[in-house]
Amino acid sequence: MAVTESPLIIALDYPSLDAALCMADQLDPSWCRLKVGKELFTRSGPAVLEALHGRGFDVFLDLKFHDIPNTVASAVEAAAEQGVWMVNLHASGGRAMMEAAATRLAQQRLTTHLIAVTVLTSMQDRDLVDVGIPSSVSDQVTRLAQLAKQSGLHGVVCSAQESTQLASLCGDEFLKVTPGIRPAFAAANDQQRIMTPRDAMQAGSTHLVVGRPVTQAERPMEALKAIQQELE
Ligand SMILES: O=c1ccn([C@@H]2O[C@H](COP(=O)(O)O)[C@@H](O)[C@H]2O)c(=O)[nH]1
Repeated sequence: MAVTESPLIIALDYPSLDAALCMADQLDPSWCRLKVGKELFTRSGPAVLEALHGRGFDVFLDLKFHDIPNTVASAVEAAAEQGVWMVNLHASGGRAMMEAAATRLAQQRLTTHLIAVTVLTSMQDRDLVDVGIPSSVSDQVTRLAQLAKQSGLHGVVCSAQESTQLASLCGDEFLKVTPGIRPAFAAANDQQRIMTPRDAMQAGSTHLVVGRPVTQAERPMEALKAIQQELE
């Protein structure tokens, strides 16, 4: 059973286990889930997962796997065996890679949510041109989300700006996990495709990933409460 019904996922982007746990200890697992990304996991390893699970949090392991199908399937299985609530890969790794990962979880009867990153929220149309993709961000997100759904994934990481479009194409049940969430009081930082928490939920996002607006706020708990109040 889910620990929380809140759509909020707080990104613990920290350079050490101690710093991450210091923030986690200010938060409440009935209010939010937590996300562990590349920096924290590379520094702390699986110990961070154990520590956060021990504190009662659901954890999204955001390592964005992208490799040959067997390697990604094995990595996803390893994550799921450690009890994470959600794990992800890059949809641009293709159909065979996504199918292999989804099939492996099903074969092992692992219930971790498997989602695919479409186009990073730090990117705009011109960034796709730079990497040789002649589509708009919107078209590319749509293409990759549909491919992820056909491949048996539970949802995608996208910008909230694409949530309405994906809800109509992939359905309300298909997870739309959206970083680039910026309350009115917060700076955009390196995010390009942003939306406020309330607008993101109204657009059809199922989960909101929030990092710096909470973790770098002078009073993180107050920032989190302000976002929750906006959602209510
Ligand atoms: O497209 C993506 C995919 C992942 N992220 C991650 O989400 C958080 C956002 O943090 P903020 O501080 O709120 O910007 C961060 O961990 C990213 O790695 C993303 O932003 N966009």
